[in-house]
Amino acid sequence: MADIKKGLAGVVVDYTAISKVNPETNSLLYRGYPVQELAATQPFEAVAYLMWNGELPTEQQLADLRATERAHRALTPEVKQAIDLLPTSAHPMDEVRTAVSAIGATETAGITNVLDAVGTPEENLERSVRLFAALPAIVAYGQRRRRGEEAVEPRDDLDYAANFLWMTFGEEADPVVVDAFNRSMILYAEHSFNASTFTARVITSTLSDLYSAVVGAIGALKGPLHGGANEAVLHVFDEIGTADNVAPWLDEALAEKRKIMGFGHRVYKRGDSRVPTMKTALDTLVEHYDRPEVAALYDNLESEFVSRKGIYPNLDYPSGPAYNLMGFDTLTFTPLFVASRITGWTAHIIEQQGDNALIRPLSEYNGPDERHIEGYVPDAANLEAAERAEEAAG
Ligand SMILES: CC(=O)SCCNC(=O)CCNC(=O)[C@H](O)C(C)(C)COP(=O)(O)OP(=O)(O)OC[C@H]1O[C@@H](n2cnc3c(N)ncnc32)[C@H](O)[C@@H]1OP(=O)(O)O
Ligand SMILES: O=C([O-])CC(=O)C(=O)O
Repeated sequence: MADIKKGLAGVVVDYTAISKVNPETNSLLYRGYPVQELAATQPFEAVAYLMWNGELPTEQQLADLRATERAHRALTPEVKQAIDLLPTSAHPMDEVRTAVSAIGATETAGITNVLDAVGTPEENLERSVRLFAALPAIVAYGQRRRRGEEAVEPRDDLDYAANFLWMTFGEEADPVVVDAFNRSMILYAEHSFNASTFTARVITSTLSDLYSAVVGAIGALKGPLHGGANEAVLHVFDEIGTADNVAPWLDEALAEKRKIMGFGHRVYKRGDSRVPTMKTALDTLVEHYDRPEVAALYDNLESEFVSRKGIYPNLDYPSGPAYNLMGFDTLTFTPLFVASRITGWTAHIIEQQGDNALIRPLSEYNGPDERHIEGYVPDAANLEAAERAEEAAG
């Protein structure tokens, strides 16, 4: 009997130089730098540069990346049209997935030989930067059109995080909010071989193109066991209502064997390395918006759940309420994760392309024993092949 590794738990499938998740020390390094240090000191654009190039940018390199990002910020008419074809009741992750697919079809138009689809490393780096630049307008427009509002043009005088908030809300955000948002983007950027990144690598391993890999990754991220959990956390908060309702709510939820969204992790079993940084950002927002009841509910649910189950919060737990306080609709939370994770995904796609092996594991068959269609007579070619196989097997 084969040794089945259900869910590939504990299986090491390849090397990566992009990030290191260490559950023993609860640490996360991007290209060697602790994520907490990056979140406290860097703009998201610099972390994106680090992800793709392996080093933090010099001033000039950062200025160049920012110039390219600004040049590709605006929603193009083609992408807007692709989004507008969808019902406003479509889930925004489906909207983002469709928009990226439309960008891919447009940018690779004219490549008719499938062997050329993969592109060169230089082309793929440029495609990555353009997707990174385009996603905020897509996410912001999604929220606005659901609210019946027009798209807001990007502002050239604002950095990535401030401009993202500007395009979403049509007003300049307070620096405290911009800082919390920038930190959240950095924390969400990369996490080794998580389900969506692995999906992107599987697609890339067939020599498909970068856009197809990103579209697949978006599909994987949508699920509530992965990125969709930040949206689900807000539903939990809405259900519970107030801090004093936590214990009775939890009694019922656990009796029904419900999974509590925003808790637990496949790799971290003693807490997620990113949570303290995001919790501090949430506390700053709670103070800024004067919403102590949010912190009370957060703290109560965390302590009740940890004491009963010994399962700790993951990054989606603090980021859900933080995005809610910033004014994002609950449905927009996972698309925000996409806008950040595009950096990690694309770095992994380029890494996979650089040292590729088709990803194709094995399975142990447990279906019915061999059986036959009555009256079927194999043709000569199949009879010959069966004889050859028997001979080879000895
Ligand atoms: C950014 C991210 O993507 S982080 C992940 C976001 N996802 C979530 O927050 C969803 C909720 N959490 C979960 O479903 C899980 O913790 C996962 C899927 C993230 C990781 O789980 P796995 O490593 O596959 O462990 P698994 O789901 O088998 O859980 C092990 C045990 O802990 C329990 N458990 C794990 N997480 C939770 C939870 N959030 N609520 C209740 N019970 C839980 C399971 O029911 C299981 O119990 P059992 O052994 O009695 O059957
Ligand atoms: O690593 C994982 O399995 C999920 C996760 O936290 C992430 O992708 O950020």
